[in-house]
Amino acid sequence: MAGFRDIDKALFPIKNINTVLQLFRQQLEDTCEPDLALLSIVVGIIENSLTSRSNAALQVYEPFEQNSLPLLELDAVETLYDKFQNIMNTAVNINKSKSFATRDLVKRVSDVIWNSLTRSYYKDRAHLQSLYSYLTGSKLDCFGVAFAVVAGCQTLGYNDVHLALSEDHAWVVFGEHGTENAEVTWHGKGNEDKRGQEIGKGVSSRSWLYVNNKPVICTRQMEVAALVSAINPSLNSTHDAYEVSLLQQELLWLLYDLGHLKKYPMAIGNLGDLEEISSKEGKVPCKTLFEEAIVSARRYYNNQHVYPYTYQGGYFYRNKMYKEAFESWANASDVIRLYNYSRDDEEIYKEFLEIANELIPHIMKVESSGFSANTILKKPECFANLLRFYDGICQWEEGSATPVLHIGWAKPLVNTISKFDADVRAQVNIVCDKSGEEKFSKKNGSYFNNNNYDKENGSHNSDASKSNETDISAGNFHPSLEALTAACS
Ligand SMILES: CC1(C)CN=C(N2CCN(c3ncnc4sc(C(F)(F)C(F)(F)F)cc34)CC2)S1
Repeated sequence: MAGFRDIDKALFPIKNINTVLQLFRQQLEDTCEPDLALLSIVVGIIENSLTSRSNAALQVYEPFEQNSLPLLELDAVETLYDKFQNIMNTAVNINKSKSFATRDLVKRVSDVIWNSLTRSYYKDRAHLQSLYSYLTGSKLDCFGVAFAVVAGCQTLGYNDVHLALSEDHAWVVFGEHGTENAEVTWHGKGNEDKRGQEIGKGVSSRSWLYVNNKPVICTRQMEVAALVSAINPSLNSTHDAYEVSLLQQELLWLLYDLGHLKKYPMAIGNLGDLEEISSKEGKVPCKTLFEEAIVSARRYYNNQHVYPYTYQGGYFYRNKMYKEAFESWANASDVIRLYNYSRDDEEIYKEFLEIANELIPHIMKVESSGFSANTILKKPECFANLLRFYDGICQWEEGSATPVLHIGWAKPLVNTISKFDADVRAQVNIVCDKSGEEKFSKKNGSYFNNNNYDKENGSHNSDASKSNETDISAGNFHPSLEALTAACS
């Protein structure tokens, strides 16, 4: 059974980051499962004391002691911990007869959280993810509601209820075999919540939002990784609270070293972002972390996740490694091409829009400024990866109820493609196999998009081998891309 044990209470009052690490270590390493409510309350108090503008300047704590924190007293935590227990036990008066949760139980816990939230507030505000926010301000963001439901079920003794995470939504799984699932929170703006319902079986199941039914299914330890990932160090739009950011990085390393991030690509990516800013001595470099996140998504989630490639592409872009960035973004595009675009997919749409209409045009401007000796504009593999990137977006649109591309995409696209000279473009040979899938290759090598996947009947056609090749002029590009490339030839 989880819980706030004497050995945990003995660590209080907490004065520095190392003691918070010790609390997490004790909770994570002992046989019993970590107590989600306790850990969420602790990091929530610390985050809010260091980021709320009100008392930020008045912090009284020894600035000279190693990684010191504002004094965290035991009774501050105990009061909130007991309050959460009471809310759950009184509102959900269960005869703890059943050892596994039911849909009715999960819905009732979700209702308790839902009905106790403030009527209306700005849902996207920072610092609304923890039980501290729920218990002191009755406010939670959409992740926070899902997390609170799982923490509530743990408090009630149901250790079969777990957090399920896509790249932009959270829900829960439960039952004897963990095969039941239910919506417990809202998603996006202006959408009716589907709380209590099973996860979309209809068209929404082919949308990126549900990652083709390959979500991250959390263990208790991975739920701790989710609450740590959700720590938000931002003080304001330009600055982070240093101690909060350092605490998040140290906690992610603790979870990484204990092996709890192996099946959690986004948490590995978050650690990579923090390491890029300030790397910790003796740890794997951030470049390796971004690669590990991709390997994890390929191994455990059938390469259906986009963010591991955009974490890596963002890293290459910030470090002016433009050839590598194009490859990462083309790989991201190879993932999205499998999906149908639905109105719930705005987040990933904005991600691709920013890459296509901000980041790539910026790279083109810099590279054609004439001062880059080793310019990517002379590299056929860069042109090939760019075409693969754009083609994936075109294919994403194909068969979707909602269009993706509009004239705003065309200008930067044509502008970008036309920056590559004809002799460079001529070195890219588009080969199309029987299924009409495009593969981009250069003369003496070949770039095959890594999934011969027919979106419609969901099959992988067998032969990725060299079949009847044609060149770019006869390439079976997506019509809109063909028109655009014709415009440039
Ligand atoms: C390459 C990027 C643009 C950089 N940051 C990215 N993040 C930041 C961290 N992030 C995450 N990092 C860890 N875990 C989760 S669970 C989750 C979610 F499913 F959407 C939820 F729960 F609804 F909020 C999001 C998310 C979302 C993706 S993607």
